[in-house]
Amino acid sequence: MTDAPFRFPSDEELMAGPNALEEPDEVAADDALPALARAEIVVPDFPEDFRAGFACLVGRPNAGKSTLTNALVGSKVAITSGRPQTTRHNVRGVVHREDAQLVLVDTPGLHRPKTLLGKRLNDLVRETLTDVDVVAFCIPANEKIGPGDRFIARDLEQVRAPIVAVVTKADTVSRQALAAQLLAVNELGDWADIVPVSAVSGEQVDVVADVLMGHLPPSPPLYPTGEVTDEPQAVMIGELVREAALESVRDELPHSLAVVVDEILDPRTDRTGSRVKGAGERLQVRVSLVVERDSQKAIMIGKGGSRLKEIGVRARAGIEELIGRKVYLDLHVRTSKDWQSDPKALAKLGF
Ligand SMILES: Nc1nc2c(ncn2[C@@H]2O[C@H](COP(=O)(O)OP(=O)(O)OP(=O)(O)O)[C@@H](O)[C@H]2O)c(=O)[nH]1
Repeated sequence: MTDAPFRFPSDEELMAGPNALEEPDEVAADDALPALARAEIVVPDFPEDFRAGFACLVGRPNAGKSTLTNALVGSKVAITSGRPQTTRHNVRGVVHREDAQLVLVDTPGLHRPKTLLGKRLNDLVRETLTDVDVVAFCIPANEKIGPGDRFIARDLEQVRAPIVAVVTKADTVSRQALAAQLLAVNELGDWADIVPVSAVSGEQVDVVADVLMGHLPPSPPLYPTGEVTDEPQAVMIGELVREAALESVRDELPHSLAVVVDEILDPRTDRTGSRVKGAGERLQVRVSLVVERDSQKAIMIGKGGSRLKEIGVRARAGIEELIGRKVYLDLHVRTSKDWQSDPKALAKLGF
């Protein structure tokens, strides 16, 4: 395997092959790039008793935090996958109500650190916990409370904010089993409330929002209405590529995948790049998938590049949906040995 960049096929190439993609409808140029950055806030009239503040979802890996965040916000902001520890960034979503605004901070999940990356993630979680107004501790209904949950429950004793225990994935168990889990959770700590929810069926999602909002302080709105996330665009794009990659290599690759967005260039405003590819002034996005070993690189690329092509097609669709315009996506797989334990490599990858 050489280190040469693997180029994702151009649109023309994709459109020509036997598995040609359908050309999506053109989107109006002015619809491009919704306000993802924290915009200047023009606060319209709001009720005197308006509440607003920050909530943080914690819980062990796979507890359903990202899925619940998405269900609460009603739009895809955090990535989800069947594998633990897929959320490496604090992804915020904002839940808007007439009388309240809840800013959600989704964390990577507290866990016992094994690697330097694990330790940094835990530090990040602790930092986040010190400045939120309410914490939602997610515990799945369909798994026995274990040492991981107890570890987090003990950590949460240090947190000043009220803690709401949220029993997730309620749809996966019987009413009886759910009642038993609620009792077990009650024994686990001193919670401000305990709420069962199913983010998949939507049952009780509103109740979770109401309960969390009930713990927010009186405050004017923190965000303009309608804005669902303030994650920088590059982070969102990186997450979409990582999600697409993980979906594709789910069983073959361990958690040794990092994604780096190398370049986002808009040919409409920036003509410096000579490498503008694809028709119709597509946003030029160049992303590296970083793995630890050459064998993993081969898996990622797949036979004749088939795997990478599949990842690219999926990621590109997500990115185009996110930003509302056409994208030329260049994916590149590279190896960075043992990046999870190397401080320099971690810093380079943004951890
Ligand atoms: N049936 C059911 N499955 C759920 C529900 N919520 C989450 N899941 C599934 O549980 C798995 C983990 O969900 P995530 O939301 O990614 O969990 P997480 O806590 O964010 O995981 P990390 O990013 O690893 O910390 C996914 O396969 C979800 O589809 C739910 O309410 N019902």
